[in-house]
Amino acid sequence: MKNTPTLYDWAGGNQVLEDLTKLFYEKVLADELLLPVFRNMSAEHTKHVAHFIGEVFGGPELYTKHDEGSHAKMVAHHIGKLLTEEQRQRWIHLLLQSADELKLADDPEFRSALVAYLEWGSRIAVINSNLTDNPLQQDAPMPKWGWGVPGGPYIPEQ
Ligand code: HEM
Repeated sequence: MKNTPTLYDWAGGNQVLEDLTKLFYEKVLADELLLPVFRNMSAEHTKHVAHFIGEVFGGPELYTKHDEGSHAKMVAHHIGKLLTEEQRQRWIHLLLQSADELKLADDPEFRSALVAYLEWGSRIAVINSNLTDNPLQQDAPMPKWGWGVPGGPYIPEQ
């Protein structure tokens, strides 16, 4: 596809991602399985996660420049949290439920890329949560995610 949009642009940009994480963490704080894990999160947490995902999806460097974050700093937040597989599955479920409620792009291609990224990132979060030391160097690059096998969004035949 010529001029394939980034996942960030196809999702609708930063405001859509901030709306998504805002609704998502409202659900998280109302969830008895996830509340104990997130009850002390910072006031900026929801925006930081939106900015992180946006940057991974090819958007502006809001997490690394605006929030002074990095991949290593993000990983550090998970170290020692002892997350369970049950919590990970609930986390994904609530995020996808939020995406549906906010009517995020729901073409098979976009949702395939979104789910693939969330599966990958959340499984790494659980692995890291069982470590006592951060496995990443401070200058480790941010992950970058793309469309995968479909190669771009759904475009109906003319
Ligand atoms: C793709 C998957 C994930 C991404 C991109 C992600 C991203 C992030 C980011 C950017 C932060 C730092 C926020 C800040 O700077 O304030 C963070 C913190 C955190 N994340 Fe994740 N995360 C993921 C998966 C998970 C999962 C599956 C869980 C739990 C089930 C989890 C639990 C936490 C916790 C407990 C914190 C620290 C909250 C606090 O400040 O008290 N994360 N995450």
